Amino acid sequence: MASVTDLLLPGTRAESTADAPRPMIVADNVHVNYRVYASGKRMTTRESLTSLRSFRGGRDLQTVPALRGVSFTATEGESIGVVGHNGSGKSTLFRAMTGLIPPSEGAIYARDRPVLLGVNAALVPELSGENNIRLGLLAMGFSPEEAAARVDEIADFAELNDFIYHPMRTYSSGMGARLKFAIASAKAHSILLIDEALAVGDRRFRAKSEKRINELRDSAGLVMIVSHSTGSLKQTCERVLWVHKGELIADGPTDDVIAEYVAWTKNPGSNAVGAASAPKPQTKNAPVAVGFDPGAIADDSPRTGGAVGLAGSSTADEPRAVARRERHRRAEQRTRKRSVLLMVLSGVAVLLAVAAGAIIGTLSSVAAPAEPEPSAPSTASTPEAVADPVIQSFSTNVATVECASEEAEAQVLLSWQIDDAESVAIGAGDAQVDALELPIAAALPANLTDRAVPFSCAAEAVVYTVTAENADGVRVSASASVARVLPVETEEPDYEEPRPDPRPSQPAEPEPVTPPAPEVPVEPQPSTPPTEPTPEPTTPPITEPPVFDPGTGATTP
Ligand SMILES: Nc1ncnc2c1ncn2[C@@H]1O[C@H](COP(=O)(O)OP(=O)(O)OP(=O)(O)O)[C@@H](O)[C@H]1O
Repeated sequence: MASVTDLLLPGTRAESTADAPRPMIVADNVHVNYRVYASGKRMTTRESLTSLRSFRGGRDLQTVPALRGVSFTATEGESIGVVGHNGSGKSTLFRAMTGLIPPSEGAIYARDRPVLLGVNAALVPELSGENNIRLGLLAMGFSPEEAAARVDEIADFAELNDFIYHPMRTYSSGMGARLKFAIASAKAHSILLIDEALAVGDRRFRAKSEKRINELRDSAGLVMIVSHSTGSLKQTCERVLWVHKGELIADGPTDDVIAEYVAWTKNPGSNAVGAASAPKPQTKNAPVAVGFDPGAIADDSPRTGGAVGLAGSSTADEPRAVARRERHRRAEQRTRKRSVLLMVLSGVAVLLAVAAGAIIGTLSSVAAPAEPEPSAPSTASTPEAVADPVIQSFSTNVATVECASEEAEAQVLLSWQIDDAESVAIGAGDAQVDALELPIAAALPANLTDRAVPFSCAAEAVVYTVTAENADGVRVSASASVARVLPVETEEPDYEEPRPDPRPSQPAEPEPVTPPAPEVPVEPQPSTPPTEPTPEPTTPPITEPPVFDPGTGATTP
């Protein structure tokens, strides 16, 4: 038992050198049996006592021989019609050729995978029409990108409008058939099997699908059509197979076989259902026995006559068949050339991409030194993080300095507490913010906490700045200001004879003593504006009152 799926024609490997028609599909004594549980047939009393069927409620497994030893060879360029009454086995033959049903006996050989329009579409009712299109195209060998690119076109052909987004189980049978046809006819096939059941939908859609079928047929290597319309078969086929009760009883030129078939249908017999029980029709076009030997084709031996036995080969040389054969071969050559070109282009593109990548990599490694990987730090070579320096306090011992004159020089004691510093510097200026830039005392030891610095009385105020720096070069600064106090210059007042004051003399109020300004620790501000020195309050001279001596009567000033 063999099926078409694993028995492609061996001749596909060897190119035919001659113009002789190549076999596209060979059916060699094909038998197909369906096994069904049947019930309802009345049993006799004896049967009901003895048969196992009675234990299964009257159901019995029965074998239906749908095909019985069908043999034929179809060649490149042919268009073959298949006729027969209802239930004769036409659809079963097509299903067997596509591999949907394995033959119980015999074998089917095919040069390419036969495609049955409309029936073999593996669609899922729960999916939307759109997703079924993708699925169907993928099953037919399209790449995901190709399938995505064709979805809209196929949906348009099916004319399902917004229903294309609905689950397929909600479609009417006509809508489903349209979708199946639109999917299956989206690709040109080498061996195309068309069931007349495809002629679905309204008149307009049927005309459209027939046009599409004609296009597909023109590009196919072999077309086989099942139809009850003898008129359309006469228009499209050069050869017709007549299947009767699972047997191939006629195989020959269209006009001859159809004439015999039509004559028989006019008087098929007395029984109903397509006269299935009528006697076997007599025909002059009995098929030639095939007796197919695959090795004969593999060895490229002559294909006409002999072991292969091309039934109906007389029709294969008709002008229409020859023209279609030529078209098919040219299409095959174009496809082959296109595949080779695609492969070459893909290879070149890959090589270019690799070369470009290598050049870019080389250039970038030359242009920029390799940076250390941030994700793989070396604990041995990376220094530990250094803490930023902190100035806890910075202050002066006085807020003001009493200067005898502007030329005088004095000293101020600066004190600080600094953590995490590697170097400390002291600077002085009107508005200094970074002592390391202009130090008066630089690179002081980190453990030093105070230092006497000069104070120039030439300035009204001096801003002292301390700056601390750590090993990473992080700097912080703080400042404190000291103001100058100069002696007050008083002018000599013109002396006037004081007049005696009749009032008793009052002792002068003692001058309040101003406590010295407390030392305020200076916040680490960038700069503090100098404060104006407060002038010392001047005390007027105290004049003694004249004293009267009563003994002498004189007054002593
Ligand atoms: N799935 C099945 N299970 C059991 N028997 C089947 C099955 N399909 C078909 N048959 C039987 O096989 C025989 C051939 O049927 P088939 O459908 O191939 O005939 P057909 O020529 O295509 O008929 P029609 O012209 O009505 O489509 C019939 O007797 C039918 O009852």
